[in-house]
Amino acid sequence: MANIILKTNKLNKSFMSGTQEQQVLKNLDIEFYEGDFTVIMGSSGAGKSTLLYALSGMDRPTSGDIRFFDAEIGNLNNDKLAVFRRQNCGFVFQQMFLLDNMSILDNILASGLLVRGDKKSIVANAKELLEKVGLTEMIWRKFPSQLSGGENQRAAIVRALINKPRVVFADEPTGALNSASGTAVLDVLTDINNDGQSIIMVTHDIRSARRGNRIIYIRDGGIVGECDLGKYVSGDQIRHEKLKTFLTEMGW
Ligand SMILES: Nc1ncnc2c1ncn2[C@@H]1O[C@H](COP(=O)(O)OP(=O)(O)OP(=O)(O)O)[C@@H](O)[C@H]1O
Repeated sequence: MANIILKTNKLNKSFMSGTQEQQVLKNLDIEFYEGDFTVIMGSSGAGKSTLLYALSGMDRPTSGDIRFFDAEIGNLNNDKLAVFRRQNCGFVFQQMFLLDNMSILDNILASGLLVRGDKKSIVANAKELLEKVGLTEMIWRKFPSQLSGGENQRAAIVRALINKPRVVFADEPTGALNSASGTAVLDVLTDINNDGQSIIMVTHDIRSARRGNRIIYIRDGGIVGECDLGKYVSGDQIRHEKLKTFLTEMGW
Protein backbone atom coordinates (compact mmCIF):
# COMPACT_ATOMS: atom_id res chain seq x y z
CA MET A 1 0.00 0.00 0.00
CA ALA A 2 1.41 3.38 -1.03
CA ASN A 3 2.09 6.08 1.56
CA ILE A 4 -0.58 8.67 2.18
CA ILE A 5 0.76 12.08 1.18
CA LEU A 6 -2.37 14.11 1.81
CA LYS A 7 -5.43 13.45 3.90
CA THR A 8 -8.41 15.67 4.58
CA ASN A 9 -10.75 15.37 7.51
CA LYS A 10 -14.19 16.98 7.25
CA LEU A 11 -12.89 19.66 4.89
CA ASN A 12 -15.28 22.55 4.35
CA LYS A 13 -14.88 25.68 2.30
CA SER A 14 -17.46 28.44 2.02
CA PHE A 15 -17.45 31.76 0.26
CA MET A 16 -19.55 34.76 1.15
CA SER A 17 -21.41 36.37 -1.69
CA GLY A 18 -22.99 39.52 -0.22
CA THR A 19 -24.88 38.24 2.79
CA GLN A 20 -25.23 34.74 1.34
CA GLU A 21 -22.88 31.93 2.22
CA GLN A 22 -22.05 29.44 -0.50
CA GLN A 23 -20.75 26.16 0.82
CA VAL A 24 -18.46 24.82 -1.89
CA LEU A 25 -16.64 21.91 -0.23
CA LYS A 26 -18.79 19.83 2.07
CA ASN A 27 -17.24 17.64 4.78
CA LEU A 28 -14.75 16.15 2.39
CA ASP A 29 -12.74 13.15 3.58
CA ILE A 30 -10.18 11.99 1.08
CA GLU A 31 -6.68 10.51 0.92
CA PHE A 32 -4.06 10.91 -1.78
CA TYR A 33 -1.23 8.42 -2.24
CA GLU A 34 2.44 8.79 -3.04
CA GLY A 35 3.33 8.06 -6.65
CA ASP A 36 -0.24 8.46 -7.92
CA PHE A 37 -1.26 10.64 -10.82
CA THR A 38 -4.66 11.63 -9.41
CA VAL A 39 -7.11 13.45 -11.65
CA ILE A 40 -10.02 15.45 -10.26
CA MET A 41 -12.96 15.84 -12.61
CA GLY A 42 -16.52 17.11 -12.31
CA SER A 43 -18.89 19.63 -13.76
CA SER A 44 -18.18 23.34 -13.86
CA GLY A 45 -18.56 24.94 -10.43
CA ALA A 46 -18.40 21.59 -8.60
CA GLY A 47 -15.50 22.80 -6.44
CA LYS A 48 -12.48 21.22 -8.16
CA SER A 49 -10.20 24.26 -8.16
CA THR A 50 -11.33 25.18 -4.66
CA LEU A 51 -10.29 21.70 -3.51
CA LEU A 52 -6.92 21.99 -5.26
CA TYR A 53 -6.25 25.38 -3.67
CA ALA A 54 -7.13 24.04 -0.22
CA LEU A 55 -5.06 20.86 -0.63
CA SER A 56 -2.02 22.79 -1.75
CA GLY A 57 -2.21 25.35 1.04
CA MET A 58 -2.83 28.17 -1.45
CA ASP A 59 -6.08 28.90 0.36
CA ARG A 60 -7.25 28.08 3.87
CA PRO A 61 -10.32 25.89 4.44
CA THR A 62 -13.27 27.26 6.40
CA SER A 63 -13.08 24.23 8.70
CA GLY A 64 -11.59 20.75 8.76
CA ASP A 65 -8.02 19.45 8.71
CA ILE A 66 -5.51 18.78 5.98
CA ARG A 67 -2.52 16.60 6.80
CA PHE A 68 0.25 16.97 4.23
CA PHE A 69 2.96 14.39 4.83
CA ASP A 70 3.64 14.92 8.55
CA ALA A 71 2.39 18.49 8.72
CA GLU A 72 -1.07 19.64 9.73
CA ILE A 73 -1.06 22.56 7.32
CA GLY A 74 -3.84 24.39 9.13
CA ASN A 75 -1.44 24.76 12.06
CA LEU A 76 1.33 26.42 10.05
CA ASN A 77 1.54 30.19 10.01
CA ASN A 78 1.81 31.90 6.62
CA ASP A 79 5.62 32.02 6.61
CA LYS A 80 6.01 28.37 7.54
CA LEU A 81 3.37 27.40 5.02
CA ALA A 82 5.24 29.30 2.28
CA VAL A 83 8.49 27.48 3.10
CA PHE A 84 6.69 24.15 3.27
CA ARG A 85 5.09 24.75 -0.14
CA ARG A 86 8.35 25.85 -1.71
CA GLN A 87 10.10 22.70 -0.50
CA ASN A 88 7.42 20.15 -1.31
CA CYS A 89 5.01 21.44 -3.94
CA GLY A 90 4.97 22.52 -7.55
CA PHE A 91 2.08 24.56 -8.93
CA VAL A 92 0.92 24.43 -12.51
CA PHE A 93 -2.03 26.79 -12.48
CA GLN A 94 -3.61 28.87 -15.22
CA GLN A 95 -2.49 32.18 -13.78
CA MET A 96 1.22 31.78 -13.37
CA PHE A 97 3.17 34.95 -13.66
CA LEU A 98 6.76 34.93 -14.71
CA LEU A 99 8.83 37.96 -13.69
CA ASP A 100 8.94 40.27 -16.67
CA ASN A 101 12.37 41.74 -15.99
CA MET A 102 14.10 38.36 -16.16
CA SER A 103 14.76 36.02 -19.09
CA ILE A 104 12.84 32.76 -19.22
CA LEU A 105 15.90 30.79 -18.11
CA ASP A 106 16.61 33.19 -15.22
CA ASN A 107 12.98 32.98 -14.06
CA ILE A 108 13.37 29.23 -13.81
CA LEU A 109 16.84 29.27 -12.24
CA ALA A 110 15.76 31.80 -9.62
CA SER A 111 13.06 29.40 -8.45
CA GLY A 112 15.54 26.55 -8.33
CA LEU A 113 18.16 28.54 -6.42
CA LEU A 114 15.59 29.57 -3.79
CA VAL A 115 15.41 25.96 -2.66
CA ARG A 116 18.69 24.34 -3.70
CA GLY A 117 22.19 25.74 -3.95
CA ASP A 118 23.57 23.45 -6.63
CA LYS A 119 23.47 25.75 -9.65
CA LYS A 120 25.05 23.27 -12.07
CA SER A 121 22.39 20.61 -11.54
CA ILE A 122 19.60 23.22 -11.58
CA VAL A 123 20.80 24.56 -14.95
CA ALA A 124 21.03 21.03 -16.37
CA ASN A 125 17.56 20.15 -15.09
CA ALA A 126 16.10 23.42 -16.44
CA LYS A 127 17.52 22.84 -19.91
CA GLU A 128 16.30 19.26 -19.99
CA LEU A 129 12.77 20.27 -18.97
CA LEU A 130 12.68 23.21 -21.39
CA GLU A 131 13.60 20.92 -24.25
CA LYS A 132 10.99 18.39 -23.17
CA VAL A 133 8.19 20.97 -23.29
CA GLY A 134 9.41 22.08 -26.71
CA LEU A 135 11.01 25.42 -25.85
CA THR A 136 14.13 26.01 -27.91
CA GLU A 137 17.33 27.67 -26.77
CA MET A 138 16.38 30.86 -28.59
CA ILE A 139 13.36 31.18 -26.31
CA TRP A 140 15.32 30.65 -23.07
CA ARG A 141 17.05 34.02 -23.55
CA LYS A 142 13.84 35.94 -24.24
CA PHE A 143 11.70 37.81 -21.73
CA PRO A 144 8.10 36.82 -20.91
CA SER A 145 6.64 39.80 -22.81
CA GLN A 146 8.37 38.52 -25.97
CA LEU A 147 6.69 35.09 -25.81
CA SER A 148 3.25 33.80 -26.77
CA GLY A 149 0.79 32.81 -24.04
CA GLY A 150 1.42 29.11 -24.68
CA GLU A 151 5.21 29.54 -24.54
CA ASN A 152 4.92 31.41 -21.26
CA GLN A 153 2.69 28.72 -19.87
CA ARG A 154 5.17 26.00 -20.79
CA ALA A 155 8.01 28.01 -19.23
CA ALA A 156 5.95 28.43 -16.07
CA ILE A 157 5.44 24.67 -15.96
CA VAL A 158 9.20 24.15 -16.12
CA ARG A 159 9.59 26.64 -13.27
CA ALA A 160 7.03 24.67 -11.23
CA LEU A 161 8.96 21.44 -11.77
CA ILE A 162 12.51 22.71 -11.37
CA ASN A 163 12.80 21.70 -7.71
CA LYS A 164 11.51 18.19 -8.35
CA PRO A 165 8.62 18.76 -5.92
CA ARG A 166 7.20 15.71 -4.19
CA VAL A 167 3.70 16.78 -5.20
CA VAL A 168 2.72 18.68 -8.32
CA PHE A 169 -0.67 20.43 -8.29
CA ALA A 170 -1.98 21.19 -11.75
CA ASP A 171 -5.16 23.04 -12.73
CA GLU A 172 -5.98 22.60 -16.42
CA PRO A 173 -2.29 22.58 -17.37
CA THR A 174 -3.03 22.21 -21.07
CA GLY A 175 -5.95 24.64 -21.13
CA ALA A 176 -4.21 27.35 -23.14
CA LEU A 177 -2.06 25.10 -25.30
CA ASN A 178 -2.43 23.73 -28.80
CA SER A 179 -2.51 19.99 -29.27
CA ALA A 180 1.25 19.46 -29.78
CA SER A 181 2.27 21.69 -26.86
CA GLY A 182 -0.40 20.06 -24.68
CA THR A 183 0.98 16.64 -25.47
CA ALA A 184 4.52 17.80 -24.65
CA VAL A 185 3.35 19.05 -21.24
CA LEU A 186 1.40 15.86 -20.53
CA ASP A 187 4.45 13.80 -21.52
CA VAL A 188 6.57 15.72 -19.00
CA LEU A 189 3.97 15.17 -16.27
CA THR A 190 3.83 11.46 -17.14
CA ASP A 191 7.66 11.24 -17.06
CA ILE A 192 8.02 12.88 -13.67
CA ASN A 193 5.22 10.71 -12.32
CA ASN A 194 7.00 7.61 -13.61
CA ASP A 195 10.05 8.89 -11.71
CA GLY A 196 8.01 8.89 -8.48
CA GLN A 197 6.65 12.42 -8.19
CA SER A 198 2.98 12.54 -7.21
CA ILE A 199 0.54 14.61 -9.27
CA ILE A 200 -2.89 15.96 -8.43
CA MET A 201 -4.50 17.51 -11.49
CA VAL A 202 -7.86 19.14 -12.18
CA THR A 203 -9.08 18.89 -15.75
CA HIS A 204 -12.10 18.87 -18.04
CA ASP A 205 -10.06 17.36 -20.82
CA ILE A 206 -10.38 13.62 -21.33
CA ARG A 207 -7.05 13.47 -23.16
CA SER A 208 -5.35 14.95 -20.08
CA ALA A 209 -7.39 12.83 -17.67
CA ARG A 210 -6.24 9.68 -19.45
CA ARG A 211 -2.74 10.27 -18.07
CA GLY A 212 -3.94 9.65 -14.51
CA ASN A 213 -4.13 6.31 -12.74
CA ARG A 214 -6.83 7.44 -10.27
CA ILE A 215 -9.80 9.53 -11.33
CA ILE A 216 -11.96 11.23 -8.72
CA TYR A 217 -15.30 12.75 -9.60
CA ILE A 218 -16.73 15.69 -7.66
CA ARG A 219 -20.29 16.93 -7.63
CA ASP A 220 -21.60 19.78 -5.45
CA GLY A 221 -18.49 19.82 -3.31
CA GLY A 222 -18.51 16.09 -2.51
CA ILE A 223 -16.82 13.04 -4.01
CA VAL A 224 -19.37 10.91 -5.82
CA GLY A 225 -17.18 8.38 -7.59
CA GLU A 226 -13.71 7.19 -8.38
CA CYS A 227 -12.08 5.00 -10.98
CA ASP A 228 -8.80 3.09 -10.87
CA LEU A 229 -7.26 3.15 -14.33
CA GLY A 230 -3.81 1.77 -13.59
CA LYS A 231 -0.70 3.54 -14.83
CA TYR A 232 -0.86 5.28 -18.20
CA VAL A 233 0.24 3.31 -21.21
CA SER A 234 0.22 5.13 -24.53
CA GLY A 235 -2.42 3.85 -26.95
CA ASP A 236 -4.14 1.58 -24.40
CA GLN A 237 -7.69 1.62 -25.80
CA ILE A 238 -9.22 -0.50 -22.99
CA ARG A 239 -8.10 2.05 -20.42
CA HIS A 240 -9.53 4.83 -22.51
CA GLU A 241 -12.89 3.04 -22.81
CA LYS A 242 -12.93 2.42 -19.05
CA LEU A 243 -12.47 6.13 -18.41
CA LYS A 244 -15.19 7.05 -20.89
CA THR A 245 -17.62 4.56 -19.30
CA PHE A 246 -16.85 5.91 -15.83
CA LEU A 247 -17.43 9.50 -16.92
CA THR A 248 -20.69 8.58 -18.61
CA GLU A 249 -21.85 6.88 -15.40
CA MET A 250 -20.97 10.05 -13.50
CA GLY A 251 -23.11 12.10 -15.87
CA TRP A 252 -20.11 14.04 -17.23
N1 LIG B 1 -12.80 33.36 -4.29
C1 LIG B 1 -14.08 33.06 -4.44
N2 LIG B 1 -15.05 33.85 -3.98
C2 LIG B 1 -16.36 33.54 -4.11
N3 LIG B 1 -16.79 32.40 -4.71
C3 LIG B 1 -15.88 31.58 -5.20
C4 LIG B 1 -14.47 31.85 -5.12
N4 LIG B 1 -13.81 30.81 -5.68
C5 LIG B 1 -14.74 29.96 -6.13
N5 LIG B 1 -15.99 30.41 -5.84
C6 LIG B 1 -17.23 29.72 -6.17
O1 LIG B 1 -17.12 28.38 -5.76
C7 LIG B 1 -17.74 27.51 -6.70
C8 LIG B 1 -16.76 26.45 -7.13
O2 LIG B 1 -15.70 27.07 -7.84
P1 LIG B 1 -14.49 26.23 -8.42
O3 LIG B 1 -13.62 27.18 -9.16
O4 LIG B 1 -13.86 25.44 -7.33
O5 LIG B 1 -15.23 25.25 -9.42
P2 LIG B 1 -14.62 24.25 -10.49
O6 LIG B 1 -15.24 22.93 -10.23
O7 LIG B 1 -13.14 24.32 -10.49
O8 LIG B 1 -15.24 24.87 -11.81
P3 LIG B 1 -14.66 25.03 -13.29
O9 LIG B 1 -14.58 23.65 -13.84
O10 LIG B 1 -15.69 25.86 -13.97
O11 LIG B 1 -13.32 25.71 -13.18
C9 LIG B 1 -18.22 28.38 -7.84
O12 LIG B 1 -19.62 28.59 -7.69
C10 LIG B 1 -17.46 29.66 -7.66
O13 LIG B 1 -18.20 30.78 -8.09
